[in-house]
Amino acid sequence: MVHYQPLAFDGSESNIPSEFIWPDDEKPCLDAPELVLPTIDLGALRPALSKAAEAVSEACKRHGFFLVVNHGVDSGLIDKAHQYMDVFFGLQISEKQKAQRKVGDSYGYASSFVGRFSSKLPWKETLSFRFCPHTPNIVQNYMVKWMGEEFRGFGRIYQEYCEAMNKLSLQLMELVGISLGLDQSYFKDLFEENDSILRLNHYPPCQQPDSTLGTGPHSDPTSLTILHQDQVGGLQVFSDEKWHSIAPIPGALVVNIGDTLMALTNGVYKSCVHRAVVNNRVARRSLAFFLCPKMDKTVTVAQGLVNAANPRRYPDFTWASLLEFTQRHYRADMKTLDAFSKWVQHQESTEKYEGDKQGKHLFLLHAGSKE
Ligand SMILES: C=C1C[C@]23C[C@H]1CC[C@H]2[C@]1(C)CCC[C@@](C)(C(=O)O)[C@H]1[C@@H]3C(=O)O
Ligand SMILES: O=C(O)CCC(=O)C(=O)O
Ligand SMILES: [Fe+2]
Repeated sequence: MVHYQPLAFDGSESNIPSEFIWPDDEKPCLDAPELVLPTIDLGALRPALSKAAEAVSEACKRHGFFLVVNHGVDSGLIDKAHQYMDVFFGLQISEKQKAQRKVGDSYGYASSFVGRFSSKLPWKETLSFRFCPHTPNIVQNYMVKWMGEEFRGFGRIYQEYCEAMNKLSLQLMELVGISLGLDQSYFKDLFEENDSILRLNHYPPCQQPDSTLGTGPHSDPTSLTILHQDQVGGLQVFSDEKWHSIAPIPGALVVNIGDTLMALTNGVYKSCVHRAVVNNRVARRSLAFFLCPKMDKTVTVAQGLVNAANPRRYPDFTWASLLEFTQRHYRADMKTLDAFSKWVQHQESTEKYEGDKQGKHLFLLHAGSKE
């Protein structure tokens, strides 16, 4: 197993390592104006379904972010999920590296991706789990496998958290379907089986918060993200040509559209650029649940959203191929889907060229055999 030089995250360093200094044009503005997001109250949903769908539609056509309250996720479970993050990230580095994320893999422990990237390193540690709703105890078993039996209870909490996020994701997908004038079950059925990711983000305090980023500017390559942030603040969204902060609201979850869902909606719903800034006072924690289709399911645009006014914008692809692209070939940023589309077309033309060459070669061989 590759052991990366752990990052000294004691937050006391006055001069942070140069690899964490981001270029001037990407440095954070720590006093970004607040973006007030529309709030969907799932508790009042039944009577106000069309109203909620309208609010989702308006937000998703603009910046792809909205809040959800009365979501039905137990507040005690959310609190425990935050508390247990401190347990894990407070461990010795040698303990955390028992779950070290391997190159090309999307799950496990990573400390600011030292070894994966050589510059613009994010000021964070992460622990990511794979979640498949029809694979019992997948999260719990992962923690026991890599961290030992004493982590069974720890894994149970994130197993339950993922199950709650999965249920909420499918409810939101019904709302997305309705808001687009599609059948309520259109997206829900597509994501019934999914292969999702839960990511725990731990952002230690940093003595130069205006020189680095907790998470760099990007749109999520995934389909739908449900984020719970603690009360520290640091999430920023790029909308109307400038950065806005998303103030933490107790009990509210932040939901955003990802690149895969943007492709499924033919670009009608926007997967928007966002980032996380850090501070020099306290650590910040967030839990991001990324809903993703089954790996081998073909992601193809909803036909009802393609017409002369809005011709098809993205190629068919599988989530497996987009995930591999972001893990092995391209660091997800604000242009991932366009870069991926070009990469898919290049792959297809290369395969076609190779196929033609092979075909010509076989033809000549075959023709030659007649002599
Ligand atoms: C599929 C994914 C790749 C990342 C985690 C999920 C969704 C968001 C992606 C990410 C957070 C975008 C910014 C860059 C990244 C490398 C990071 O800072 O963590 C991305 C994640 C990843 O590739 O691990
Ligand atoms: O921590 C946050 O507020 C945002 C993290 C994020 O965007 C991500 O993990 O994709
Ligand atoms: Fe994100």
